[in-house]
Amino acid sequence: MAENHRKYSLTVLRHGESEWNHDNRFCGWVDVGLTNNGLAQAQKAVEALVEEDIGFDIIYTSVLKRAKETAEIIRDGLEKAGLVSNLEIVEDWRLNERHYGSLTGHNKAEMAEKYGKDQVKIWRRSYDTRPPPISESHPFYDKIHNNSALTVVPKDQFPDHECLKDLQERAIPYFEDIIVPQIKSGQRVLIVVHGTTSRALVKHLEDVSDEDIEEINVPNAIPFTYELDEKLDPLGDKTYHADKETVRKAIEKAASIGKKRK
Ligand SMILES: O=C(OP(=O)(O)O)[C@H](O)COP(=O)(O)O
Repeated sequence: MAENHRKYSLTVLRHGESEWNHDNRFCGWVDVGLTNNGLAQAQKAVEALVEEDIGFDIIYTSVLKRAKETAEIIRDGLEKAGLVSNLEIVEDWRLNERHYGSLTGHNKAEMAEKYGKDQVKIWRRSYDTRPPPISESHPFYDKIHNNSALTVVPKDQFPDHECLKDLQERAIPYFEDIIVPQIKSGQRVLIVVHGTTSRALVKHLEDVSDEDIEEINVPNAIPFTYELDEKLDPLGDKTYHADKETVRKAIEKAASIGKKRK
C-alpha cells in the first residue's frame, strides 16, 4: 500500500480574548473588540509562529472585528519578523461565529443557574440544537442588524439563531469552494476565526461524529496546524503552537461556564 505523504498544511486560530469572553457573556454576532489581554495573546501567537518559522501566503477571517483584529496582529507581526510580505487578509461573513439567538449578551453562569448546566451545555456544544431565536425586542437585536459590517449578509440568510450544524452548512461550503483551491494550489493558509467556526473546521477535517464534537473546545489565541495528505485528510493529530500545559488550561477555560457577574 502506498505510504501517505504530507502534501499540504493548514493552520487555524481562534481570536484572542474578546471583551465578552472576558465578561463571560454569549457573544455570537455582536461585534465586540479584543481586551488588552486578547491583544497580548495575539502577540504571543505571533511569537510562537515566528519561533517555529511559520509564514503564510493568505489569511481568511470573518467580518467580526475580534477575528479581524487578531488576523491583523498576526499579519503585522509576521511581516515585522520578515516571515511574510504583503500578506492578504480575506474576510467573509460565512466564517462568522454562530448567531447565539436569544442567549446573546447573557452571562453563561447566570443562564446555567436559570436553565440548568445540562441545558446550557446543549445550547453551547450540541451539534444540532439551536438556542432560542433572537426577537426584535431583544436588547442586542438592533445592534446586530445596524452593524454595517453585516450588510454583506443576504437578507434571506441572516440568521436569528444558529447551532453548530447551521454554521457548518455555511462555513464548510465556503471552505471547500474558496479556501481548499488555495491550499491545493500550494498557498500556505491561516484561518483566523471563532470558537464555533473552529469546531466546524475540526469536525470537518477530522471527521468527528456529531456526539464527539460536543466534547471538543477550542482555546483562544493558540494556533494549531494540520499536516494534510493529497485528499486533505489529516496525517496524525493537529499540532498546537504552545506548550502542553498552556494548551490544557486554555481548553479547560474554553469549556467552562465561568463565573457570574460580580
Ligand atoms: O462568541 C462566541 O465565540 P467567540 O468568542 O469564539 O467569538 C461565544 O460567545 C463563545 O461562547 P461559547 O464557548 O459558550 O460557545
